[in-house]
Amino acid sequence: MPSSAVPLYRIREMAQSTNEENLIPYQYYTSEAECNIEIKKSKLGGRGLFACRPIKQGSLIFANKPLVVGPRADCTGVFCSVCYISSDSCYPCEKCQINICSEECKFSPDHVKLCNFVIDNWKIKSNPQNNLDISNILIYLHFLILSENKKSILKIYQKDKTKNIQNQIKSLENFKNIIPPDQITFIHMIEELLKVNSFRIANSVDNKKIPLRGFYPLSAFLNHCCVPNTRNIFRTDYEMAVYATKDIAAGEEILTCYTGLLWCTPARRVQLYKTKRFWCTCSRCQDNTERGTNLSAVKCLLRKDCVGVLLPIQPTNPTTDWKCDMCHANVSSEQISTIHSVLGSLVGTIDLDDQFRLESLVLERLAKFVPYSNQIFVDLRFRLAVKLGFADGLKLNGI
Ligand SMILES: C[S@@+](CC[C@H](N)C(=O)[O-])C[C@H]1O[C@@H](n2cnc3c(N)ncnc32)[C@H](O)[C@@H]1O
Repeated sequence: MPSSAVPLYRIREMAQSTNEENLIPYQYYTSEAECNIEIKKSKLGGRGLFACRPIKQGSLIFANKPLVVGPRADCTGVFCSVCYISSDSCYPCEKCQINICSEECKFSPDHVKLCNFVIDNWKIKSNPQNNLDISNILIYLHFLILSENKKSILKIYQKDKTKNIQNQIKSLENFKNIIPPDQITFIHMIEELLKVNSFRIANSVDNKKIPLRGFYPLSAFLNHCCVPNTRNIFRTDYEMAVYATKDIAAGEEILTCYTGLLWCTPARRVQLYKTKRFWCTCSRCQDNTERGTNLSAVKCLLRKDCVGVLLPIQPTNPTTDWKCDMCHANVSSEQISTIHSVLGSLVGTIDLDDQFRLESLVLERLAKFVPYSNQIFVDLRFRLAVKLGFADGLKLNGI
């Protein structure tokens, strides 16, 4: 069995022997005898992780602890910077002004380190009235306090150089006067690194934590496929474990899915472009029925009696026409976008927390536009199943 955590020194060895131009394959040994995976050039883009021996379906391929964990870019609200519990009863530490939820979190080694760094390095006034909200840049702070050794590894990772990152940089404006310029430059570099390499950490349904992301030194080499051969599990200490979902042959690339697996092709492709800056061309993206699942199908409303569904003619072209599989009429991509926005607003009105009573009116309206195969219904069914699984008296494991 592979050992659970990937030791950082292994990644460091790789840092010394690889760069994007001159790549020397790096092999990660899960035990001294058994070579499990290696990092090589990938035909998908840059480098990727490859199996160097057959891997059985269901087995653990590797696990790695995050170098850094923190809130996702879109995270809002009040939360504890140590345990990440979202709670209005959090309060700013009187020294560094970073929110904590209890004395226990305040005196935890994590907070003490962060607090000392901020008060030693930043021109910060000990005054909670300043109301300085550090939550937006918390993840960067965690990178800033890494040891120089760990920081040196960061240079081997791919960065987003497209220069139109429009999230945290804005909030950095508020910190210009307190953070030294070289740290601001480092923060910008980390922003480019996180954009390409961070993973969303899945939250368990009943926990009260804010949405988190992590930078995983080995997972950061996983390339994407919409039909991946792995699945990820996040353990309570945020360790990311990668399991094979199929038998993987020696030499095959180990691939993960960066988006929701049940999202339809247009949704996945736009998300991949917006967040990871590439257009996916995998076999699922090129198949307009997505292997017969019809996840993106929209009902044909062109003729009253038509019971067909519309599917994109060329699914990898965002401006493609959509065609009915029964009456063969075409609809432009603009018309499909309009239908998608109507669907988006209808879905937005559904509240699964309302005692599981789905608004039947909304569902009826949705059903006018999309067949039950559409990702909207698939997602609703899935969310409902998960919710029911955690309802009192219905817990799957409580019977
Ligand atoms: C987490 S990194 C993966 C490792 C990266 N290939 C490297 O060399 O460091 C994500 C980046 O890899 C590239 N990538 C991943 N999957 C891809 C795919 N299926 N097609 C094209 N590029 C992909 C994209 O540039 C993406 O932003």
